[in-house]
Amino acid sequence: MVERANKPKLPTLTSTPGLPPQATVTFADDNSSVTAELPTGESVKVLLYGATVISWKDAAGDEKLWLSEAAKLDGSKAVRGGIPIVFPVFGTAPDHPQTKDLPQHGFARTSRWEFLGKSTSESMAGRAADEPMVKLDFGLSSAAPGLDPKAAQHWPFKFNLIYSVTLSRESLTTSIVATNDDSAPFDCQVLLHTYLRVKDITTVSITGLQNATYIDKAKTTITAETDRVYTPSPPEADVTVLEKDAPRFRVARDNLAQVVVWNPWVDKAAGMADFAPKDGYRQMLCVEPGAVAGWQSVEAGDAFEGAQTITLVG
Ligand SMILES: O=P(O)(O)OC[C@H]1O[C@H](O)[C@H](O)[C@@H](O)[C@@H]1O
Repeated sequence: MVERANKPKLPTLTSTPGLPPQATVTFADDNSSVTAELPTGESVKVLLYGATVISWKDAAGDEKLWLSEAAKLDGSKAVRGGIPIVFPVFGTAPDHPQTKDLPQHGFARTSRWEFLGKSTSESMAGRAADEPMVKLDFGLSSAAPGLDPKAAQHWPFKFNLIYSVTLSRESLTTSIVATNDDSAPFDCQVLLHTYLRVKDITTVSITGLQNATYIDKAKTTITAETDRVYTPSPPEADVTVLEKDAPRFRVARDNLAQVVVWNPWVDKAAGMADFAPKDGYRQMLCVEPGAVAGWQSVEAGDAFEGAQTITLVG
């Protein structure tokens, strides 16, 4: 059951005697972000601007996502790092009448989302209280006050988005449901633009893309600017990111048929004002599950759903 937040600031939750302590959910003083922490120490922080996950830490406090030191977190620009949400267009689509005037990657990442509430292990069916987890739900609709004005201007459909961020001890799941509340169908693309933090990109390889349409090698290594849209086969094949041949992240996808692998490398990083430090490309790799080859046509009253689960391995 989702507990509704009716106050801007939630109190720290206390444990029930005899039960393990619950996750805590706290708001930043300025209500710009919400942080959830498991009793075992893992945490996730989500900026309401873009519903962008900007931090995911394990129990030891080690950060798993890359966030630029120059990222704008004040709502003036899409966040450079974390997990921005790409919707309803990936990149720009000058030849696609419905989305041709939208900014790069759409408007979900540049709108202020509403925090809808949280669920914890105790309230989730089938979850034992000794497997701590917490789910945060966020919403954005065509009627939302926080909607980027460019959305209403250039994409005049009635829609509703629900984005859920679920933290458990070993994994982070982010899932999106895009509902068409209009009387006409709309086309969309969806992508979860995940910036994974790595120690040294020169030791990173990726498996799970061997049979993808783009490339056919045992492993993919990153040695230059990389920006590829893969369509792995079978469609639900997991993608694993390794460091020094040791698996670090396993990325599972649900209904997101593509995986974009992106690293800007030296020159492109140098050209991005919000990318810092300039050699930060060595500590990041974007592995972005998405539905971005062609378009998802969503009928009136219907919805598109997609999700990723990133599991820490090794
Ligand atoms: O600079 P942004 O609009 O955040 O886009 C960052 C990157 O996103 C994706 O990974 C695309 O494949 C890249 O072509 C793009 O450069």
